[in-house]
Amino acid sequence: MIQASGLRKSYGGIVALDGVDLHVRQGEIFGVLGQSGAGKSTLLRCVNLLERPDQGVVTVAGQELTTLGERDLRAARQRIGMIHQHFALLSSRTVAGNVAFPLEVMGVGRSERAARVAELLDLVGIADKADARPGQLSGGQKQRVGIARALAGNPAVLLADEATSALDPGTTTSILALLKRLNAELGLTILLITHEMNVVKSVCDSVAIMAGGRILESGPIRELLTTPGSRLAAELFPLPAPAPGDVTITFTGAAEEPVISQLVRKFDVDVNILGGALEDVAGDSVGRLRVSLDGAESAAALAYLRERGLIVEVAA
Ligand SMILES: Nc1ncnc2c1ncn2[C@@H]1O[C@H](COP(=O)(O)OP(=O)(O)OP(=O)(O)O)[C@@H](O)[C@H]1O
Repeated sequence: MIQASGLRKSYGGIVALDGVDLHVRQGEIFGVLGQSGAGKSTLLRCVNLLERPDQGVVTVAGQELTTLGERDLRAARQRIGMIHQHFALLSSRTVAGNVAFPLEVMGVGRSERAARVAELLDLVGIADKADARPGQLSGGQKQRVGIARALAGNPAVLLADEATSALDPGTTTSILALLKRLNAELGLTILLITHEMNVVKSVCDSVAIMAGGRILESGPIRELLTTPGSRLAAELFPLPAPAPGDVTITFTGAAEEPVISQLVRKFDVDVNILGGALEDVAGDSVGRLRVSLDGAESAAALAYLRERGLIVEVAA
């Protein structure tokens, strides 16, 4: 649904994007995770060409945007919704007026506009605030208005620029739940940028980890978590640096088998648990355990764990 390749963008001497490839599949929620200055906002702005990349190609919903002139680009952008960290609402307009704005620009007639606005406000759960002004709303309500406005043109794609960074944890949870619902109900593809692992953990299907204008690792979260050496796994489960020979075991899904006690019973090994954590990631339970094994049958014990589908990494 979104395909970007070879994106480069510099501001004077500052390289914001240093050869970025991105592939967001239809119907997924894709998170770009990175610290401040990583290049996330620049990447997002290059996806809808608010910013023109110095080099590279961007294709959204089958249309190559990088070849379009300004007029065609404006039309193409109507199919790409965007929401912002600080909401970017028009303070002089009511909630309904804010959501109506893009429809006015598109030339939608008055009665059709009113019906569509009502439908959108209902969809995001603020139908009762239609006549309020942005200044009378909480942060979460403002973001709901931003989402309704972004959906006005029936976009195939929603870009979310740190959409929950200005919100408290409870409100963040409810806005993320709304995005997840819109993704499921409308089949909306969502590309979000965030510096919060929590956002990625709770709603994303896929992720790209970004630093210094480059993507360090990307792919479906489930795949990354079960890939040895994954940065995502290391960031999600910050365990101390392993000593040589320490074993890190990653498992997804509920731990149905008591593998560690089986291990000790079946093999001549001692298991010392050094650390571990269990997290809910993208609706799945994922765990990481750091152990040291000691005993004559350590190698056979590790093979046994691998046979049971666990990801086993032994520190060099
Ligand atoms: N319009 C601009 N003019 C000059 N430099 C810019 C501009 N936009 C971004 N940069 C620089 O490009 C680099 C990447 O910035 P970008 O905003 O994309 O990062 P980010 O990961 O989104 O960080 P943040 O979360 O702080 O916005 C930074 O060094 C930034 O200072």
